[in-house]
Amino acid sequence: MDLIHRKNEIILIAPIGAAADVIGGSTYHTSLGISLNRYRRTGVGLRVRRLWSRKTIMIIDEVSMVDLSALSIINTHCKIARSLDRSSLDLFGGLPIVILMGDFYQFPPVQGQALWKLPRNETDQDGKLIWSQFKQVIILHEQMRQAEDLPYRNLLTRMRAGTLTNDDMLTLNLKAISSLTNPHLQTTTAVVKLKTLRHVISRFQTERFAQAKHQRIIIFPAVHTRTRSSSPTDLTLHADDLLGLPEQGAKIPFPGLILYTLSMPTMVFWWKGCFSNQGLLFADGRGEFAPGSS
Ligand SMILES: Nc1ncnc2c1ncn2[C@@H]1O[C@H](COP(=O)(O)OP(=O)(O)OP(=O)(O)O)[C@@H](O)[C@H]1O
Repeated sequence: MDLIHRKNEIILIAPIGAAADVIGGSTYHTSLGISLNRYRRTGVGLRVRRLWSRKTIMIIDEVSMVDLSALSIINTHCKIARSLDRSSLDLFGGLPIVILMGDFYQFPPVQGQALWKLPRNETDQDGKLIWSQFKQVIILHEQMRQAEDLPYRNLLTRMRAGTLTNDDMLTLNLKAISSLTNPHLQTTTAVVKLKTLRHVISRFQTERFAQAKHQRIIIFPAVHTRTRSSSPTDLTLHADDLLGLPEQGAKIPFPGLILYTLSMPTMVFWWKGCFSNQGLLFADGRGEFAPGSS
């Protein structure tokens, strides 16, 4: 599209920020001015109308994470953004080309029904109707990412199909890590499923790093403003007590802690104008070294 000078006509969208970042696009919430509280009716602002005025191609990536209702809401907002009457039967505001990309073996929607599931309400139903209009399908069969590691590629293919063998299990178990203190793991990236484990590893690695450099660790307690807990959030802070509490993600009624030591390797996330330090060895974002003075 760049070669034919039509790059400005494409809009790249993904259901979550991390996926949008990979393709250099934005979430559908951002690009269409959709409220996170999806059922709250919001108009489409001037910024969104301007953004959409010259678009002719919409590409939505990681479509396995788009739920039925979301597809309906995207459709409605495209109509508004492109100044089409809401009752118009033209899909997505009459955009000539809409491409959905993704893999239904990967993550399902965070909430709501996946596109292939049964609708649960009227908005889902509308989403289902829209989904059924996508009739031209291209299925890619060749796995290119691990093309140079055939045994691994074959293992992943069996894993995807749910047909792992005992040998596969043995191979995977041989890769399991039993101790974080192993020196050759010091510079590796850890991918973990739960935030709680990430915090344990981050704290452990920060302490190890600080000890090796004979440095102090400075602890920043954060004010928890987004907790869903009904418990009070303005507890008096005692860093020693907080250090003894396990991290429990969004469920905690008390502030989280950020451990900092000079020059520690870290990942910095830029997110709508603010950043958060996710600690050592986190599996996403860009690698940096924490600045500051001793
Ligand atoms: N035809 C190809 N020839 C060589 N390498 C390719 C080809 N297609 C993709 N790749 C490589 O395979 C890797 C994965 O490609 P890509 O990110 O496009 O896949 P994807 O299916 O979108 O991945 P994901 O499932 O993470 O969204 C990339 O490193 C890419 O460069």
